[in-house]
Amino acid sequence: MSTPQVVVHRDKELMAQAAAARLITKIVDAQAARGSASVVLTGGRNGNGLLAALATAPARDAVDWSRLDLWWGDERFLPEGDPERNATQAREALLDAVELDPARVHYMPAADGTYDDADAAAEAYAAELAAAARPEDHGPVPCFDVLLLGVGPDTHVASLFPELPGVRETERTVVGVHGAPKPPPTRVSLTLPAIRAAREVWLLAAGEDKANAVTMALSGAGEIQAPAAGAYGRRRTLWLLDSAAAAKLPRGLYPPSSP
Ligand SMILES: O=C(O)[C@H](O)[C@@H](O)[C@H](O)[C@H](O)COP(=O)(O)O
Repeated sequence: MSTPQVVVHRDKELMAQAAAARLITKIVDAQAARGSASVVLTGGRNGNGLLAALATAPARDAVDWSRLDLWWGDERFLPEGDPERNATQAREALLDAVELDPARVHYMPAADGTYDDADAAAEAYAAELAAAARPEDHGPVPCFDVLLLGVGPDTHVASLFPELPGVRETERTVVGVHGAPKPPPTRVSLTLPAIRAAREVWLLAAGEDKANAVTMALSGAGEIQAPAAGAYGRRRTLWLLDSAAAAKLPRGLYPPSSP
């Protein structure tokens, strides 16, 4: 478990641009060291804001997009192409504009009849992750280079909501989620154990409606009540915030050089 590190940016646009620049460097470094890189995407405005910033980043083409594995931390269980699907939004923000290898883009299943329900879809995605895990990953999912997460105002991450069964899962790597308080109610999500397999976990939060959630998650709350508190990477856990989301952080957690 890595101790969370907090970086605060002036506003959400700058936060997205800085996160995009950081992600480009991370991917380029991983590709140089290991030949390929793996990133887990998130839904939500901040995750999509990062992808949109990446699409226009000057160093965008430093990445070899064909050697990038993409996974999703969660998905809304809706038909393929639905505008509310995280995959659809990610494609619009970035993915359709870069030369990805389709075999390396691991979409979570859509509600298109292939699987009976979100639980069956979750099981299929868990099997896909397990098939991609190598012996050196020491577990049932690959050791992702970077796993991105948005943070909800209630401290949810991916589709793991406070007190719901998903956040309590300790065995399975992917679960079907029913009755999510954020619409749509039916979703598929990585679990905390799968999230914690990542080398680096980056949590993104912007806006004053996130200030209480950020403070709670970083002040010792339990992960059942505050799922974001249980999201950390093997090597690094990075909270990328704008100043509004960081406004209520105790001074001890607020980086000295931030605005
Ligand atoms: O599918 C989703 O809805 C997300 O993956 C969810 O976990 C999201 O990341 C947070 O709700 C933050 O969303 P915002 O960045 O829009 O606040």
